[in-house]
Amino acid sequence: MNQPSHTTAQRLRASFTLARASFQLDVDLDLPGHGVTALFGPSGCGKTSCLRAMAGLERAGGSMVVNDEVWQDDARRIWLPTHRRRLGYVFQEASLFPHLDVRRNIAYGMRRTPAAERRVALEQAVDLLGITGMMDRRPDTLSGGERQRVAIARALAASPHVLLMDEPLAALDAQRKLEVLPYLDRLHQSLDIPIIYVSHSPDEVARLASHMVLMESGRVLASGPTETLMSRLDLPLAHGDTASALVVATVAGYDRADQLLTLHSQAGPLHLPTAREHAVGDVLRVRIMAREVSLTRSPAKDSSVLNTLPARIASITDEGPGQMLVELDASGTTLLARITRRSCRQLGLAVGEAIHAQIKAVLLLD
Ligand SMILES: Nc1ncnc2c1ncn2[C@@H]1O[C@H](COP(=O)(O)OP(=O)(O)OP(=O)(O)O)[C@@H](O)[C@H]1O
Repeated sequence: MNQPSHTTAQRLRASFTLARASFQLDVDLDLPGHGVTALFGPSGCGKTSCLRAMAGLERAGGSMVVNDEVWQDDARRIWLPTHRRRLGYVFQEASLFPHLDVRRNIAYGMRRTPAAERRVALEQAVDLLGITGMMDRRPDTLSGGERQRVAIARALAASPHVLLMDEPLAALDAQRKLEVLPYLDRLHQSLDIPIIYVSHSPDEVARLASHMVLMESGRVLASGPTETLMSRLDLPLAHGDTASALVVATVAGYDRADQLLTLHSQAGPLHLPTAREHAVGDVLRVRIMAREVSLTRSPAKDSSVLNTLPARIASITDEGPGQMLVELDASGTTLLARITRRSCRQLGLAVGEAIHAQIKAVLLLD
């Protein structure tokens, strides 16, 4: 599929204040007007409130500009009601019309959009979400994952200028999540519609979002490229069991006999087993969990670990019971390694030293 081209001018700007009895939303966002941006943070930090304010479902004070369309500007007394904002909104649970079949549910999404402004054909939405074979079925005969795919297709069929998604996978079990995720991947790869995606799952964010906004208590802690924020030690994502680094890499080759993919990254070559062949030159993102990285003074020649990268120790942090988090600079790429305090002492690790990172597992995000 072709990647859409973008101009740097495409931005999504939102500035909101909202006071509730025991909660204050105060955010100022300047986001890319393309790709997936995740709103991430703990329960109650204000992600949904922010999304609803963007949609005009919540009357927050401030402003909202999508590319060049002004949806809200209190200073100029502009406030478009939700039905005049060209947006699609996908809730945690699909809210489909139970008496209409899938075709009519999706067609309903198109009704409000004048024919001349339809950028997404019904067939395209249906195809992207893989629901061609379900068009005559009623929602109550579909699985949760299928219903959610129909809800996304319906939102897309209105040719929105922004797609707002509020934890669209939250109501699905792990298996259904895996079923829907590839469709979400395809969406932003083939449609030039910016997606704002609320989530509190680091796995989903790592997989889908190129940009992320980290929220805490109604405020923005940080906003920037996902790979930067994921491994920044002053932010919560770099800590805990899901601590990881995201690495952008290019496919260098695939060994069919061993089903092993070789990637080139700034940090060095990476090998990972996969059944799926990729074309040489394809750009992929991989995730390296801190718990899968161990450290060695000299690269072992008789180890089963395939990936060993030279790196320099950038910092060492105490990470709770008996554990240390070692931040590594691998030729400009940040990696994180979680090791025991004892190993850290026995190896005599110190900031600035050269070391080798042994990576047991590299997760392909596609
Ligand atoms: N309609 C409402 N009236 C009063 N308070 C509300 C309302 N909706 C949300 N809140 C409060 O506003 C704060 C932010 O809620 P919000 O739903 O935006 O958080 P969130 O980050 O989306 O949480 P979650 O991940 O649990 O969905 C919370 O303290 C919540 O209790």
